[in-house]
Amino acid sequence: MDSQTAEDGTQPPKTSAAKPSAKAKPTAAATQDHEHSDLPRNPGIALDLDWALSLEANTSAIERRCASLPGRRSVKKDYQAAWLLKAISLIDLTTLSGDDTEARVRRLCAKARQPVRADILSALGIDGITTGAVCVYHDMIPAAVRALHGTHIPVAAVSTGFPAGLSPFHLRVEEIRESVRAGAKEIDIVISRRHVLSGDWQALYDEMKAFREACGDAHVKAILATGELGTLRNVARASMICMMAGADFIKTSTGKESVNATLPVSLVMIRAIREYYERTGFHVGYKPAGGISKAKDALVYLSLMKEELGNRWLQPDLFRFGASSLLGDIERQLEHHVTGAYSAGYRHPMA
Ligand SMILES: O=C[C@H](O)COP(=O)(O)O
Repeated sequence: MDSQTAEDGTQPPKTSAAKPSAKAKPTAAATQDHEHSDLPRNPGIALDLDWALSLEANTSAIERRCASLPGRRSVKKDYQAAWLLKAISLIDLTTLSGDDTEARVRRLCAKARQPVRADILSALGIDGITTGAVCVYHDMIPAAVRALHGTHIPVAAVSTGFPAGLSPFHLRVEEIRESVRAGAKEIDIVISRRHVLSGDWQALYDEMKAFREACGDAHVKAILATGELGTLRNVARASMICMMAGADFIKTSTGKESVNATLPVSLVMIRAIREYYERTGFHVGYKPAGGISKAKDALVYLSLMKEELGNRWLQPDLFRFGASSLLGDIERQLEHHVTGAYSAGYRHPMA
C-alpha cells in the first residue's frame, strides 16, 4: 500500500506475523485494556505530507487478496471455540440508538461482564471472560460507568458530533472533554470527511491533534467513515494522517454509513498501521466496526490481523470489534460447540 505495491496490492509483511493455523489456540480471557497495556501510547509525529501522499492502493490486487480469505482459514472444534472466546474479549459491545435508555445500557453492561452463559463457560473450562469495552453515546456514560463499577471494562463514548461530525468545531472538542469528565476512558471521534475528500490533509491533521489533546489520558479512536471516503487510496492516506496526529486506534466506520467495515478497507488500514509501526516504532490499534454480526466473519478478521500484524495485535489494547450483535452469534456457536445443538437466536437476546 505504499508507492511500491506488491502483487497482492501491498508490500509483504516485514514483521514476525505468523501464519494462523488450527494449532494456534489463543488464550481466551486475556483482559488487556489500554490502562493495563505494556505499550507506550502513540504520541504522534510531525505531519509528513510526502510520506502520506506516497501511499497508493492497488484496488484489484487488494480485492483479490481479500477474496481468498473467507473459507481458507477454518479452525475447528476446540480451536474454533478458543478463537471465538478470544473474539469476545475484543468486542466493544455497542448500543448507539436514538431510543437507548439507562435500562438497556445496564443490560448491555451485564452482558459485557458475563458475555457467555455460565453453563457454557463452565463446560468450556473458562471463567472471568469479559468484552473489551462497552460503547455508548455521551448521555449513557454515567449509567455504563455505574454498571461496570468494580470491573476493568472501560466505557467508550462516541463523540465529536457522531456520526456525521458536522457540528461546530469548538462544540466537538468540548463534547470530548465532557465525556472524559463523565468517566469515558476511550473516545471514538469521527473525522471530517470533507478534509479527506478535498485533500486538505493539514486540516485533518490539525483536527485529529486537537481531538487527541482534548482526550487527555483517555485513548482516542479515529473513525474514518471509510464508506464515505471515495477511494482506498484516501483510506490509506487518512489512516496515516490520523496516526501522525496521535490516534491510538483507527476505526473503519460509525455503523451508520451505507457501507461499513469491509475486508479491503481493513487490509489497507492494517497495512498503514504496519508501515507506521515500522517507521516510527509506535503501535496503533485497529477497530473494524459496523455490520460485523457473524462469528465466522470475526474469525476471518482475526486471521487477517494475525497474518498481517502478528499475535501482538490480537490483544484488546490493539484490536477491537465495534459490534452490537456479534456477541449473540458467537454465544450461539459456543453453545453448539458444547451441546451439539443450536438454540434459537432469541435465547441470546442482548448483543
Ligand atoms: O461502532 C460500532 C458500530 O456502531 C456497531 O455497528 P453494528 O450495529 O452494525 O454492529
